[in-house]
Amino acid sequence: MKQITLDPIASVSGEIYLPGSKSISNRALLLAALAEGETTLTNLLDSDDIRHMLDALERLGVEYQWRPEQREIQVKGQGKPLAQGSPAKPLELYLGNAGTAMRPLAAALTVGDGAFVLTGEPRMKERPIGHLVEALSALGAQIRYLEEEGFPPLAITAGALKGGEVSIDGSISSQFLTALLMIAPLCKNDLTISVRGELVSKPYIDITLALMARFGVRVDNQGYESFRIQSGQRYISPGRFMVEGDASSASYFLAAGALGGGPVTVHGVGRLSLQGDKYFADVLADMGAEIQWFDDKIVAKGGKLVGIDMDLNHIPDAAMTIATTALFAEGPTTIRNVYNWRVKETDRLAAMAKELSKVGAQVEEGNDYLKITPVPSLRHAQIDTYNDHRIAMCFSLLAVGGQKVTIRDPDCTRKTFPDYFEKLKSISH
Ligand SMILES: O=C(O)C1=C[C@@H](OP(=O)(O)O)[C@@H](O)[C@H](O)C1
Ligand SMILES: C=C(OP(=O)(O)O)C(=O)O
Repeated sequence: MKQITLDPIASVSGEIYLPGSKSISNRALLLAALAEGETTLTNLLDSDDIRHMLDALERLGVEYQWRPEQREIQVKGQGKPLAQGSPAKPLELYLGNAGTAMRPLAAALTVGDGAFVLTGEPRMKERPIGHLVEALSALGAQIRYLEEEGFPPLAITAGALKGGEVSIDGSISSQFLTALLMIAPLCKNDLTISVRGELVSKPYIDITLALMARFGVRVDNQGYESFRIQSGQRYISPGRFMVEGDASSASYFLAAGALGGGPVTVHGVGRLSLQGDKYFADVLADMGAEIQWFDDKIVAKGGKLVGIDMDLNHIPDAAMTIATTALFAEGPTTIRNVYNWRVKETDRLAAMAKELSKVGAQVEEGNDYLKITPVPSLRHAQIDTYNDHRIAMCFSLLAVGGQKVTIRDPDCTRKTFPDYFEKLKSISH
């Protein structure tokens, strides 16, 4: 297996133009496919997760013209639910390990005509989907588990969803509520969704509501507890829509600016961004980095970093970047309320604890937290990445902090950021 060794990087500064947001790219693609009219999406991300969504849409009969070099796509909206396949010959869609394709498509394909099998890579078959299937089934969806109860692959026979009242468990993934919200206008009657349990990853729901609004659908909500969607609303193309830069991807460069002197400017996310992961910059500021906010860019400079003890449930992806940044701060850092790290690309709590220990840090792995106590001198280690793009990217920060590091299977960043290591090199001096 390929690996990459990064020598200590003396200083880091420069400009990064971020690739498009994964969360926004995949939501916008699905809504553009369902909408009336043609949509041009600019700054679309080109990565595995987006290709899985695009391949699925193509096989579902959605027409589009994609120019990846220009990061632009024209999607011909169907103005109706997606339909293909038949109960005798279901259409099988392979969605890799893309949660933002699997969960929304599982919901979208329950409405209309056709029959489908949704599957993915082995890890996808270990990532829960039961809370979503439960809620959809209560609305009349026909979904069967083909292997393990509660997990993909799923067999779906499309039909009608009745609407009315439904509740959904929000304690494992916000993507289930996102999926339900996006198909709500396709129900026969008005739909009221109430959320059971403490909803995780709340800012992702804000992205969903903002995107639905851009495509003409209004949701009346009371906080994150209850959502009401009037039936008869239709998705209408906004014409042109620019995907903002990926705020989770920004976290590595902002941390690099904090650790490597800076200034590092990330272009494409800022004060006006829809993504909650922009708040990573505030966490970095709490650790002592110098952060400057602009409407569509953020600048990070180094400072003396200190450890923090924080609930980072609202930024689960960027929180991984804090775990490696913490190695270069004074005093321990505790990242709290991240139980659902365990059901993402890998069991991220176990994996981060193991790999951080390998470089010499003192680590405590709780059921839903990680406590990292830095040591005066770290050591060179071969980091296993468990097919998890974020492990590869966040451990690259060791080199920025001055510690040589070897990262196995660096190409796993293709899930969201295929040219991550080249971009990091471009600001390393
Ligand atoms: O809705 C989204 O776009 C996402 C929601 C989050 O997942 P959970 O809600 O499962 O925490 C996040 O980790 C994921 O990368 C993208
Ligand atoms: C959890 C992640 O991905 P997914 O969209 O597959 O849930 C992630 O990108 O960190």
